[in-house]
Amino acid sequence: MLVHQARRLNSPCFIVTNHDSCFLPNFLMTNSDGQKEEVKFDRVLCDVVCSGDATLRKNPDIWLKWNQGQALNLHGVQFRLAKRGAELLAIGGKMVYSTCSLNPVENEAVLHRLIKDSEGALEIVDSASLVPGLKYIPGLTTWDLASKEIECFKSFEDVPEKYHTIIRPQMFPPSPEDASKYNLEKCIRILPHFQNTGGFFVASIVKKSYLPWEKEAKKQEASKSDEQTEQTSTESEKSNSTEPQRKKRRLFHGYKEDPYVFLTPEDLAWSQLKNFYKLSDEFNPLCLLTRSVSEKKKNIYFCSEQIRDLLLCNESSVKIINTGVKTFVRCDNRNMECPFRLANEGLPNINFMIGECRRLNICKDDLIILLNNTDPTKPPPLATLTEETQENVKSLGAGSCVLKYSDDKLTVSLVGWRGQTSLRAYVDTNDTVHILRLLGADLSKYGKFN
Ligand SMILES: C[S@@+](CC[C@H](N)C(=O)[O-])C[C@H]1O[C@@H](n2cnc3c(N)ncnc32)[C@H](O)[C@@H]1O
Repeated sequence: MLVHQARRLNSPCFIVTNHDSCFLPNFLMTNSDGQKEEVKFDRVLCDVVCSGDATLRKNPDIWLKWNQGQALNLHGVQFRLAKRGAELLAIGGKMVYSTCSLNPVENEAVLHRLIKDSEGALEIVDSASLVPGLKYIPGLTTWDLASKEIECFKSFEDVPEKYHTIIRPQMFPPSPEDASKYNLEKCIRILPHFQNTGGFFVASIVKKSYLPWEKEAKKQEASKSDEQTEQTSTESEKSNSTEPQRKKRRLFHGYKEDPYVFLTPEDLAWSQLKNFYKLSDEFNPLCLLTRSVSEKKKNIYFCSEQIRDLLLCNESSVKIINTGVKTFVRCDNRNMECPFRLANEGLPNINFMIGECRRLNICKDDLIILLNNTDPTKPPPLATLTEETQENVKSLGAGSCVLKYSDDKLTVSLVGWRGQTSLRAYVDTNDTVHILRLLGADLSKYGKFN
């Protein structure tokens, strides 16, 4: 789902991983000194698994299955997710913890425990002021615990022993005299009837210093390296210093992802691309990758230099599901000097590095003709386009190209194909309708979009 949704961003700075996030591995990257260093994140969104009881209005089934035991069971995993999120956060960074539950056991109790364990390293900060006009109530500073059978308890001392494994002392609220230390009232509770939405719980947390156990790990690391007079510890040992404790498990059990294979400047595919599209020297061929080891590359993806580094540094420890934006697609059947056409989704990232020889400026009338062509077997003949375009197209060799239209308000660049006697644009229906609408063109043939 995330791969599908993230694809719409067409961002070369994005990776999707698949892990139990309670044990998300540390990520390494190469720093400016060429050393591998642990990555810390400026922002973490911990939208955790929850009972979903605040979504009752849209999910009425929840009403039939709901019981207080769910929150008690979820608290542990929610805490571990938030804790791991906080560990991955950079100092000065911000983490948002959210659920679509209104049960304090899944919300304030998790945060109270986290903030308490952090010994001042983490702080809940106001974020409601960032959304002017938002209707909400502040987070709770006190709550009762209840068993699955809705027996209520004010403190752990009241909890019968039979519930001791399920109702834990850490789930109880802070004492009234300690409550102000935790800023729990800065959490945001959105009730469904306030804005006619689902209910939601959100809290913003800032990391002010290392967490106590991170400090401890750093201390141990320092004393370890002091002891090592000659040989410094290996990079992998270093990187695991604050790694969550868990038995080593096989990382890639079951389905194995296709490998990520980066192009090299010596690759035939790179010289074909570089020569055909007259790619500028700014284009780093090392940022191009395929998902197959075989010689015949199908799709070529583009990623940022940092993502490339991240991928190469973490190949063996992080299960990376997806990265890179499809940028070139094999189109062998045409007898071309370059067997790759441009892919629309990748164009914005590399457009500025494509040479003039693969570009064609077109006018509004021609753009409308190209967009209205829906039969790929019958691309618009050149003769149907304006004389100016017919003239300009003469200097453009056959094959994949960038079509550019520009007026005072709108500039669009699209992937096109210059055939011997025709010209076509590769645009999906959503984009076609969008651009036609921006151009003020007739949309009547796209009935359902009107
Ligand atoms: C509230 S949803 C997140 C929704 C997401 N933010 C979105 O907007 O689509 C929580 C997700 O966490 C996943 N999940 C549950 N336990 C997890 C774990 N231990 N590690 C990682 N993900 C987990 C669930 O499968 C679910 O997809």
